[in-house]
Amino acid sequence: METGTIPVDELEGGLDLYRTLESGQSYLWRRSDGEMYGGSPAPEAWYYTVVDGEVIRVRRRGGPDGDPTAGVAADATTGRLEWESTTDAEPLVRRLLRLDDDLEAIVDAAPDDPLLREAYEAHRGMRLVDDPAFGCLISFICSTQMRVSRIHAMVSTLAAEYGDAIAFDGETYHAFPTPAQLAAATESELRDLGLGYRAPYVVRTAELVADGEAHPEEARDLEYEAAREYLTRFVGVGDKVADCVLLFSLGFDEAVPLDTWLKSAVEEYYPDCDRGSYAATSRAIREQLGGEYAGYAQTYIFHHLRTGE
Ligand SMILES: Nc1nc2[nH]c(O)nc2c(=O)[nH]1
Repeated sequence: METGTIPVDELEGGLDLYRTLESGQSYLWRRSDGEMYGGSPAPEAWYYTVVDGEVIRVRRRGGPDGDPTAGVAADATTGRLEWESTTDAEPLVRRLLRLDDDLEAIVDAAPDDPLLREAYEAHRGMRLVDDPAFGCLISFICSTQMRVSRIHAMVSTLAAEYGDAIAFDGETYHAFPTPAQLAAATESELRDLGLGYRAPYVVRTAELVADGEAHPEEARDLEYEAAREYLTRFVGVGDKVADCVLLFSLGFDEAVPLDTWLKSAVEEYYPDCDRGSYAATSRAIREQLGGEYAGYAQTYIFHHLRTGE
């Protein structure tokens, strides 16, 4: 087993691991106590994921006073991030949790907007994730009209049923299925697993990727709106799902998914940004929320309004 520690005070803007992994932006991590999305942090629990066949576990520990659990929920700037893995995972941990983003600078440069300031202040240390693109795409196809806890359960079930099993430290972990593994599933199997009308979308999209007809990674080099358009070729992907995939797995920090919470924010706080269509409203709200890092702003506002914290 490889292990390591990253001091949180070396990360610009700190790290709130709980909010980063339980705010609904990633469905590819799981918590070792099985209580994810229950609404409270677990200081001793590990979060784990499998990427490129490697198991990665992380947890945040240690406050300023020597108590190993102190500061975990309340203070995003102290303690350390511990990781354990089948490989030397520090570069992967840094990439998946975007630990090298200068969060302090992003927050400082945000527009002086009351809702955004309130959200940034309430959830200090929440970072964007950088998930593998195929798992992110399927997760957000599953996300339509679903609560975050249900989406997470569906994605976990897909991994347990179709993904590779990997032994690590006496436990069995499951990778998210490859496109070929998911394309081999049948619609009725996926319906039986609770995916409902999303079942054919998942199978068709997996087939497109497995057959080499398209891959979400191909959007990476396109200009933002062209990238969003590209992703809508996958079955079950509209503009909102495409924006989530661009933001949480393909590095488009300007993407602002217009979900129910953002639409209610537009209605209440930014009525001038309502331009009728998704594309035009999206452009206006992107400007309103600071352009380059508007996706960070979306993530904070989404979490702030969804949880009421
Ligand atoms: N920040 C966001 N997280 C999400 N999770 C989910 O299922 N939808 C969203 C979203 O629109 N924004």
